[in-house]
Amino acid sequence: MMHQWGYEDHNGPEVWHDLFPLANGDRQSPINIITRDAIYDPSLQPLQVNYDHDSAKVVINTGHTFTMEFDDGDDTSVLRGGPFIGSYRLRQFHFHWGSSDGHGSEHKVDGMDYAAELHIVHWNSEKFSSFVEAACAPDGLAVLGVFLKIGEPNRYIERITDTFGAIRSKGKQSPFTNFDPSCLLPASMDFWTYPGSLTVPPLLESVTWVVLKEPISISHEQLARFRSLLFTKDTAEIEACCMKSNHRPVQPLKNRKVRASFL
Ligand SMILES: CCCCCOc1ccc(S(N)(=O)=O)cc1
Ligand SMILES: [Zn+2]
Repeated sequence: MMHQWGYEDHNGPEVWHDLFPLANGDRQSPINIITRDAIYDPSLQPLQVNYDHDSAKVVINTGHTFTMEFDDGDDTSVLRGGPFIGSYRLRQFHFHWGSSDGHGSEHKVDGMDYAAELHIVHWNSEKFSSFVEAACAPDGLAVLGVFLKIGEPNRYIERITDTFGAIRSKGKQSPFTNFDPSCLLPASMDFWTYPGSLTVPPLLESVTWVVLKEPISISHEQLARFRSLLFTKDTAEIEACCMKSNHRPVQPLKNRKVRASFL
């Protein structure tokens, strides 16, 4: 039985079901988005993203990724529209990546991997009173997924990688203020949407996924810095290991349809 879940052979996605039976559930994420099977839905509204840079608070090395956390005490920073009824409050964003640039995204498009994937996490503040409560409900969470492809350096990601010196090892955190995550969104807000789950344990089936079609850029060097973070606390006796890869493989679509906001 695994001790603490992770991304290695002894504690990775292939054995998560030992401790987290939802791993074999009916609405697991990520998935491979087969574009010809996506159904154009004209009733989907345009996405409305209203974030306030003052909501940004702290960046944390969680030991599985690094997370930028926001003040979600009120509806200052929210996501509306798309498939959503009501407004979803911004909670945090984080990334997933691979051991090399050729793979690392969690969702795939027609079997194609991107180098990394950004997840901007929100919770339904009209129906629930906290993120944790919402995380247990089928319509509780909304995650905006953005693909990253290798190209020009991204000046906004530079602001994030500049904090890495202070959060090298698991549990470290550092102030991260004055940041509006809309700067990480591509020009087009065309998206696919489907009912899914958290892509890490506890794998709760509470996420309405909205995956943007257009990727943003990150440079090879910037992505290499992501892998320099450590999964472990920096104590001498534990051989500190680099955060090389933290993406879950795609899961069975089962009885789900993917809808597209565009023709
Ligand atoms: C009940 C506590 C859950 C804490 C973990 O929260 C998460 C975990 C994963 C994702 S992800 N990769 O699916 O965007 C979003 C939020
Ligand atoms: Zn994620």
